[in-house]
Amino acid sequence: MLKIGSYEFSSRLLLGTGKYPDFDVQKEAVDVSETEILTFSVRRMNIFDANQPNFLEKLDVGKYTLLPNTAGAKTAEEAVRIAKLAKASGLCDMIKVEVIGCQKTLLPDPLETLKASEELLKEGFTVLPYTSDDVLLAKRLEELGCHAIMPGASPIGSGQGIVNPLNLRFIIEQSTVPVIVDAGIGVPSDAAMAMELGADGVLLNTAVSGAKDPVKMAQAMKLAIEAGRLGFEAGRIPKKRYATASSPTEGMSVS
Ligand SMILES: CC(=O)[C@@H](O)[C@H](O)COP(=O)(O)O
Repeated sequence: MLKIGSYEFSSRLLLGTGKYPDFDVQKEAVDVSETEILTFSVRRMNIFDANQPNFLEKLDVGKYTLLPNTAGAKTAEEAVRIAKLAKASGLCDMIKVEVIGCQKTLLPDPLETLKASEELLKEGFTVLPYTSDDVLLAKRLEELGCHAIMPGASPIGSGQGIVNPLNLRFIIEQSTVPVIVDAGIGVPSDAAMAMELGADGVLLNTAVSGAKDPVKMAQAMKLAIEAGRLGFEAGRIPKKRYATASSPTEGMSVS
């Protein structure tokens, strides 16, 4: 079970809803992924005009927990405003805090992320900040009371996978709230690796929506996350410098 604040989930895959070739593919990919949490950018939501297209229109949104995100915000103030708008629209009280500090790398602004998270916690939101893999920043966010920490594997949409597994391991080790690896996942083995490191979940979008076959990739990601989690729970063997035989001969009368 993945527990985030007062929410509980069986699936450990959090899926983005943007950039699919069309809404039918989006629906099929979401279905086969068996995700229970869908994230989307509030600024892309058509909250005010019912005649405008709705990019979640094919999805049975009632089946999912919605995780609106504050994409587009460059300051804490903007992120807080977007989050309040999402809440006022009856979306969900969970919010992914995303405050981008650099348009080229799309890396999060640490100070504004901290500020926005603090403010939204005071307002009673369930707060999931997207952060860099900075270990001490992750600690500060946890100390503030954030309900999960979401360090990036690598820049959003880059598909580079986990560039700093050591930092992720440190964040996971120190954290008493769920750690969800968010952004930069390229292939299923990246997602499996995040889970093998001990992450509680993975949030991804581009690797699925941009795949040649998004539906197959969604299924592959689901299986990879499940396999990675099982592997983590099973406990890996220690790494050794030299070989040890798989069929030991000690105590046997063979030479
Ligand atoms: C959808 C969303 O929230 C993205 O901003 C997220 O960080 C996923 O990144 P990838 O597209 O790299 O998986």
